[in-house]
Order: sequence, then C-alpha cells, then structure tokens
Amino acid sequence: MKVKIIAEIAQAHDGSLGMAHSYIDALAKTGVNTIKFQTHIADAESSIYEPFRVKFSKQDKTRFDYWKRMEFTLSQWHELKQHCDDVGLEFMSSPFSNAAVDVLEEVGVSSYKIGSGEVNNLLLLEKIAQTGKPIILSSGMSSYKELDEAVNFLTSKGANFSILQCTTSYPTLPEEYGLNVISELKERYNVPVGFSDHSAQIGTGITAVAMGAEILEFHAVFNKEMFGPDVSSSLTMPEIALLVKSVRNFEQALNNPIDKSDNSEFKDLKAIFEKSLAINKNLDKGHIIEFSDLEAKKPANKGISASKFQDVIGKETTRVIKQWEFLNIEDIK
Ligand SMILES: C=C(OP(=O)(O)O)C(=O)O
Repeated sequence: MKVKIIAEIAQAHDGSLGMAHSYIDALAKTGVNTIKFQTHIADAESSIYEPFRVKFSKQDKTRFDYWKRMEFTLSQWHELKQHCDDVGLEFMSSPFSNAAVDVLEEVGVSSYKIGSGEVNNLLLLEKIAQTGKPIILSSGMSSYKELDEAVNFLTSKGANFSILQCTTSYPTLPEEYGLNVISELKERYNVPVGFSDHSAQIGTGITAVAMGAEILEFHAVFNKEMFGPDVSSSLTMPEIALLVKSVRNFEQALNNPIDKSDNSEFKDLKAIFEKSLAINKNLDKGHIIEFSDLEAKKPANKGISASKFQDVIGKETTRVIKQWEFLNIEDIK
C-alpha cells in the first residue's frame, strides 16, 4: 500500500507567481508526492454574478475580479510545471472550465482532479474524459444520486477514475469529516478512494488513511495568518512534513504484518521482562505454601516461573525461606 499525498496550493499564492514557486520549493521538502494548483480562467468559469464564499480583500469588487487576479498565463503555468518536474514532484491543477483543460493539456499534465463544485458539470467531465487521463473526482456537497450520475458518465466514457470523500466546509469539523464514507465509496463504486481534507488537523488525514484512503489531499499554507479563503482549513509546512512522515510510518506498519505465532526473537527480552516466584514473608521449614505467601519478581529463570504458581500452592517448604527470596523447585515438596 502506498498513499498518494497531494498538497493543494489552490489560491494560497494569492495571485503571486513568486509565491507559487516558493510553495513548490517548500513542499518539495515535506515529502508529498504531488503539488496541486487550481487553474482559474475568470471569463470561462465565472461571471460578475458569482457571490463570494469568503470576502477578505477590498480590491476584489466581485468574486470574478478575485478569479481574474488568480489567473496565470500559459507560459507561467509552463514554468510552474517545469519547477515541479525539477524538484521531482507531480504537477496537478484542477481545471474549472473547458478552457482551463486546454491550458493544462498544453502544459502537459498526467492526471486531472475534478473539484467538488464541478461534479454536476458534465460538460467539464466530458472534456476531461476526452483527454483519456486518470481522474480524481471529489465529492463534497454531492449526494449519492449525483455521484452515481457522475460515475456512470465517467464509466460510459471509459475513464480511469478514483473518488475522494470530501466535506465542503472550511474548516471541516470532526462531526463533518464523514470518514465512514471512505468505505461506502469503495463498496459502492469499486474504485480507489481517498480523502480531501479541509480540517486543518494532521490527525484527520492519518485517520483517513487508517480507514482506507489511498489518496490524501489537503490545503497548504505558509502561515495561518496569511490572506486567503482556504487558510483556516490548511496545514503549514511543518504540519505537512509531520503528516507525511506519519502516513509513511503507517504504510510501513501495514505492509509488514507481524506473526504472533512465533515469538522466538523475543527470547532474550523475555528473560529481562518476565518474573520468577518469590516468597513475600519469612517462612519456616514445613510451611504449607498459600497464594498469599507468593510474589513474582524480575528476572525470569531465577526460580520457578510465575506462570507455575498454581503448582506451588499446597506444597511444603523444605527449608527456612527468608522474605523476598526466590523460590526454587528444591525448596518445596
Ligand atoms: C476544490 C477542489 O477540490 P475539493 O473539492 O476536493 O476540495 C479542487 O481540487 O480544486
């Protein structure tokens, strides 16, 4: 088992190409597999009527203005992809219009992500399916009826796809994670399933992986005091590095099941940890040993094993035994 870990930059660059490049360098040090952007082309995906989800900047009069400010040119996208290639990370970007798919095809992506808001945008699904590339479909806000439709559509196009459990809520609270949906999606669609996390907690991703997520995506941010609609649901670089390390540890554990029927490798340790029977009070010769006379002390193999205490009860001592002495087989008859 190997989890695909995707760090989502989305709009954390706030429209700055330099900042976008800085994120690539910083994330390359965390061990993630993939860096994901969002390719926004305001004219193709939005209009002046789109309301704000989070309004945080006075300079963007409308959300359309905001998307406009988040655009990169084709040559800038090429640069970003090249930078990801240079640091050995997969470049991904979610398209929000068919025009954005054309940009990403020019740039040369190897797979596509479909954000939760696009599940019912069959026009976009058709365009992405036409590329023949693997697809990761997110599922926030979607009912099973809607997902069934998207899945049937992608299946009818012969698409190779996986699905992410996602709750569109920023930040997502524990009662909203829907970790149960991971196994439900797997059972319902029989495709690889992952988790798109907006909780801003590293424990959520680790738990999702433990519950079967094969793809893990989360938002990245340099600092939680920065501007941006996703900041409150994002992880910082040290948090991401710790999350990646934890997921890799989990994979290694899962890929190495241990055999509890053979404990021979613990022979020496058992001699240190285990115990031998001892006497907890001064006993005369001829005393009949009772349960209340016994204690178990370290190390093992100093006398009768503590596991054999029942064989000792009712036996007669053959000598005077002092408090805290070990009990040996020749001390009883
Ligand atoms: C919005 C996106 O994804 P999700 O719905 O998984 O957050 C995205 O990938 O751009």
